[in-house]
Amino acid sequence: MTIPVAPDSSSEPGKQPPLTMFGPDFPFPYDDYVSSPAGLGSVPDLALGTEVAVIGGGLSGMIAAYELLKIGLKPIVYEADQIGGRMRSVEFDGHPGVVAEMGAMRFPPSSTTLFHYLNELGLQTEEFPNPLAEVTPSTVIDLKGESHYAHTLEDLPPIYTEVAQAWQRTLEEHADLIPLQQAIRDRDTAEIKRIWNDLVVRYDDQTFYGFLAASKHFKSFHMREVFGQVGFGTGGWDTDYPNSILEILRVVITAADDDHRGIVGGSQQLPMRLWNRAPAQMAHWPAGTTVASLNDGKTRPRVTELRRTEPGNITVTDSDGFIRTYASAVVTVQSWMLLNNIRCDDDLFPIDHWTAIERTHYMGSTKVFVLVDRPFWKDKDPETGRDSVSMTLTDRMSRGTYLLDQGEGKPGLICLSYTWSDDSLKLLALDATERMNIMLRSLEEIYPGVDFRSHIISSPVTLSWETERDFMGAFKANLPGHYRYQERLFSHFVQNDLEPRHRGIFLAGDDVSWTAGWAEGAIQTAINAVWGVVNHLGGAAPTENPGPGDVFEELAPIRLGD
Ligand SMILES: Cc1cc2nc3c(=O)[nH]c(=O)nc-3n(C[C@H](O)[C@H](O)[C@H](O)COP(=O)(O)OP(=O)(O)OC[C@H]3O[C@@H](n4cnc5c(N)ncnc54)[C@H](O)[C@@H]3O)c2cc1C
Repeated sequence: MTIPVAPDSSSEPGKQPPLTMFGPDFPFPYDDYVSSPAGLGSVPDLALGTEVAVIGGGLSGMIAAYELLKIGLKPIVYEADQIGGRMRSVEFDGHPGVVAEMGAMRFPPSSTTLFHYLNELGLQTEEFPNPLAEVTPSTVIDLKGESHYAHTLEDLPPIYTEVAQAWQRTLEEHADLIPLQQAIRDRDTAEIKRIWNDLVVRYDDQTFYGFLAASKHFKSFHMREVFGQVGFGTGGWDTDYPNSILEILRVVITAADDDHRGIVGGSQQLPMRLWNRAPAQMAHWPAGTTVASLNDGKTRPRVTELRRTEPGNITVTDSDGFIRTYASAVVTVQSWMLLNNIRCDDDLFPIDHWTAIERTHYMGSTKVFVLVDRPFWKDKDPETGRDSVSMTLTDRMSRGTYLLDQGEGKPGLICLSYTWSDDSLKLLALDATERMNIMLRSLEEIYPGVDFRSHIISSPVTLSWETERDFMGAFKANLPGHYRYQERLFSHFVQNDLEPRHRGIFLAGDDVSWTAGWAEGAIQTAINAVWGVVNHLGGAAPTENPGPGDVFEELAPIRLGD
């Protein structure tokens, strides 16, 4: 449900600078940095062409590889599964062009660094049919056996508006929402840090649920239940209730849950294009060079071992038994991979970083898709004149059902169910058909006259990220008390204070990001890693375009004491 969050709702459109994912923990302008004609940096001539291991070919790895290529380095990409990682778009057999987004599927325009790359690589976006979004023909909220049909929030019973207002007031009164968003719009880093650092100190120990329950606006248990169901943007936020409230505040204040857009043709195209596309300008390499061409057209397989070797190198072994040694490496795999799938030297990271890696906490997530003969959901019920099926949020097993119109004369795509955490766990032991049947049962209860099964033309497609060997979770979600771990992992790219034996390896990706579960954060950490590699190899960012490490002291995330 797209509930307006002030000051968007109160400001005159066009008068205010936009809300972007600028900070708040580290308010560095990644969007400006990557779009500057001065480039991200350069390395000494002697270092040009140096091989850098990029471990993981998801979005973060591909951004890092693409930018290292531009700088004149040679990224060698290792990927255990497929390029794209959690930007995975799955085609249906016999229906080319229709893709089910198993991972990332909707992107807020406030992800301005992501949108820079989408533009650079020529990808189009379109409005995503979220609950109550303008592009969504209709929405049904089904709670405790009662269904409500709506186009806007006002069509729903008053309790939903009351919940929306309670959330707004809670944010304003307990999280300084309005001044903080204004400071983000204005890119007033001192003001952002003043407000946000205080929130970090106040709320690092607090869960999302605890934050709500402590607000007088949510004193009613029923209000908390309804809010958990419909959320503040995309629904189903009660599965986030045990997580740190800081995780939620970051999303809300940067409009990460607003005005989502999908990538036309599928999200996976972005990492694929980063792999295949020759940058217009690059140092050292001849025109037409791509990350793919530097890797002879294919990624190296799964990394099985990472070791330190003299003098200060990182030696990588892969599942083909191939051993290669690099002066620097960027590691974008999910943190748990470093504990189980990849044998690692203790010396790769300081002990406190290992603790942070061990403490990483993931949300699980399952999606179930089916292809139907046509977008029959737009058929009107002859009695009520309503759409026969709507985008649906429910407390039944399916939780969130999305209707993805592929256009007239084409099959329709239904994401029968998108679930997180416990709701995903409930499905883990079940196969695709069983999952589909459970979701259809939910929907048949909500829409008794609709024969869903008669429209299905393809076997269901499903994925649970927590059972995937190369992921073991959908995305990180910090628990209360995890801020210190997060601060350590994010800041790791600035290595001046590390012992030499710990330098040269850079963590990046969703796990290291402040906004896990959002592609923007995975990209921002890749940019940090690129800065780290360049610096490690004796290079620097241009003086007119300082990088994240150059301004680190000034903008660094607050460090909490014992
Ligand atoms: C269900 C789901 C929904 C999401 N929805 C959204 C959304 O709507 N909007 C949004 O902005 N973001 C969303 N995200 C988050 C977004 O997908 C991620 O932030 C982003 O894709 C992470 O990229 P990454 O490169 O950091 O990690 P990954 O994509 O996980 O890449 C890491 C890569 O490392 C590989 N790997 C693992 N082990 C090894 C090994 N031993 N050797 C070599 N390679 C290895 C993996 O195969 C993987 O390809 C979603 C994520 C999920 C799971």
